[in-house]
Amino acid sequence: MTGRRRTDPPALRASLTRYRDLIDDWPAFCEAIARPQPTCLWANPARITSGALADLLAEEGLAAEPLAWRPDSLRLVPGVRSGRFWWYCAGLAHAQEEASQLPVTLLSAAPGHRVLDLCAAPGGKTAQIACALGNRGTLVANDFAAERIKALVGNLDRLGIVNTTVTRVDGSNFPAAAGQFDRILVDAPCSSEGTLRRNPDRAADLNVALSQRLAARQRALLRKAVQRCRPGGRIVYSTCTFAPEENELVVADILAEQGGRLRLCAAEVAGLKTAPGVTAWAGRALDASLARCLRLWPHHNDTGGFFVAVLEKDPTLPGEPEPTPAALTAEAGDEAWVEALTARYGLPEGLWQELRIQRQTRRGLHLIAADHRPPAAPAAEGRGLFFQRTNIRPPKLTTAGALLFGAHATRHRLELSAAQRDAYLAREDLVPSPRQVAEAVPGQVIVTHRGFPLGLAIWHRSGTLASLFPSRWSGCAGGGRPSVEAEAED
Ligand SMILES: C[S@@+](CC[C@H](N)C(=O)[O-])C[C@H]1O[C@@H](n2cnc3c(N)ncnc32)[C@H](O)[C@@H]1O
Repeated sequence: MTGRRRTDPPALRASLTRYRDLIDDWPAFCEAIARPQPTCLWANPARITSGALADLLAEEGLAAEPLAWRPDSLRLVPGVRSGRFWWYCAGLAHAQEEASQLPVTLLSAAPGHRVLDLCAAPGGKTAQIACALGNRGTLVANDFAAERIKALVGNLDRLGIVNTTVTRVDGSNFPAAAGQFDRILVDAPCSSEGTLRRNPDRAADLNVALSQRLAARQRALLRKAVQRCRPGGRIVYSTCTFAPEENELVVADILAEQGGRLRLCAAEVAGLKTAPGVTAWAGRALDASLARCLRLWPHHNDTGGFFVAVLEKDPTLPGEPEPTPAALTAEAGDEAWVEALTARYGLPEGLWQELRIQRQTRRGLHLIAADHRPPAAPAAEGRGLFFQRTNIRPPKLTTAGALLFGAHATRHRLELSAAQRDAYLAREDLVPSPRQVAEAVPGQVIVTHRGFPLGLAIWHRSGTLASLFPSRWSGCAGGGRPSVEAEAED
């Protein structure tokens, strides 16, 4: 259980009573929002299957059930702090609330699509989209909050995402120079009522005026998404709130503005109990088609609350010309780094085939999917994955680079015991076994646990093995020791 104070159930109910007539079973709803929510994870398809992940979790005493509607995702008991487990640090999984996994499912992004995630941080849905694209092609992840972008980049690095360019602009002004996209996700900033099971103290901040203020920003973001969507393309608008002011009313306003150029599609997910969008609210009657929106009430599937609208742009409209692509130039000599890495770690040559390297900062090199074609504007905060520090002596793979390549390494690779793994993630010196000492070669080494890379360590000539696990590695700073005591992560 969490140590956090929980708003008492009557106060929680009171903050939501205005929705009473929208909900089929008010007592069941009230009971659901007052209890902690199951933890949910998805397996990183580039690294492990959900079945193998479930087996790994079971060995650590964590029972995990696949979701009926999304078998690559697993449901665990409430309160699992996934970020403190080694398999999370190794990028085998990402913790994402079950309801939060819906928008990307309905976006139907597929390899070949050019995709924009307009409000992307901290990146759970960006990573889901990147995986749906097979970690290839072009995904632009935008957000305007610098701190949240750091968390986004941390998540993408941990999961090994190389097909994403990150931008930081006001999404409601996302520039036309970026061109049009086949899929756009608008996971809008909202009053977050659907997360009350995880953040019950938010109840005190909720009111209609807040929803109305947010609705203006939400309309502006969705309006811009419509402009940036290719004819025939799809936009998913989602929020984690119940307020119709932020949901159906926003969608209805944008549909009315577009006058037939935009179509609301039925949002359906097999295996999940959902409710239709509302068609009347606060004295305003909406078009009956608004029922095609999807509402997820917490008591129906024991999740948080969510709203999703799926919109398609008229395919007969004229499209815009292709945007000017960003110039992704590699610096002369950078190939030598790749050769050196390949030689040191005994990596297969073919590993680099669908990737290209690029120097974006003086610190080192990024890896990008070879077919990634980001636009020149808006300016990128970063593209792909920062894999090699070159401005230090000796140069070194980053942790993200070690996670990406480590499984293919045939040299300078060291398997750690469970105790060594925990020390490594806690950034303590490791106690090597006599066999490890006998085989040690001084210098950097990729460390693994059960064959899964964790990062880099260094063998000193004295025979000691030091952890190079970074202190600010997103979500993993707590070390590798299991903990089931607090709320799940986003
Ligand atoms: C619901 S959160 C997005 C969560 C994210 N999609 C995920 O799955 O991790 C909304 C995000 O919108 C961002 N945001 C708010 N207003 C924005 C704007 N005008 N332009 C771009 N991003 C904005 C916030 O910083 C926040 O990160």
